[in-house]
Amino acid sequence: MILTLPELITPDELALIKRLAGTVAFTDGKATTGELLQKAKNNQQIPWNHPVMKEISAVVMQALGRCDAFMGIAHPRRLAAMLVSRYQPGMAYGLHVDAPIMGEPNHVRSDVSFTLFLNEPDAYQGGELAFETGSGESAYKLPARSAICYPTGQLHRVRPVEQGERLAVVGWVQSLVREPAVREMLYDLSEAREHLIGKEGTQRALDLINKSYFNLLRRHAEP
Ligand SMILES: O=C(O)CCC(=O)C(=O)O
Ligand SMILES: [Fe+2]
Repeated sequence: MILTLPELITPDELALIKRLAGTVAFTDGKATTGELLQKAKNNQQIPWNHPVMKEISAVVMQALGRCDAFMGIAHPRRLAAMLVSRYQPGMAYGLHVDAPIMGEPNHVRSDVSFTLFLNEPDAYQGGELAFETGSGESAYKLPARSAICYPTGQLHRVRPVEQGERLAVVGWVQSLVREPAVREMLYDLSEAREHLIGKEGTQRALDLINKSYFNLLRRHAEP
């Protein structure tokens, strides 16, 4: 399930992330990419192991932790990796799937990917995050401070930036729940539960949905 997370961070958090990122020299994105994606990846980044990413990651992880939608779909267990990426005119990231194991030498499985947009959509032309669907692509370009998350196994790309600058935090988390389809069922059940809470005459339905939600999570969680 592809889920947008509107206004994930506050204006103060955005300012802090941009200030921290502004103190660092970006490097070629190809540096942290395997042979297969060398041609596809054309951007600049602050790599996940740069010291400044500790501070930036802490801000973003805190924001994700207070976001009900993210917690509901991702059931995060631990962070696999996070970096800041920058696309200037002519840069793009061709169609790809991200590495399944990240964060050497910790071997963290990447289950859920996210992109947190740091620049407003009118600050650059192009640069949409696009997913392959059965009938073409679905593309997203969100306001600054908003994020999108999706199962890491999805084919995706960043369309070429033609003008201006696209700046984003991208990251990957390992989930307690490995299967995207199970995460989606859990998300739907918890949303159904929310709809019933406080409604007259729905106690039995609420109890059964709650039972299924908890038991599905118990069945699939790998702590
Ligand atoms: O910047 C994005 O929205 C996604 C970038 C991406 O696909 C990646 O870094 O693997
Ligand atoms: Fe990617």
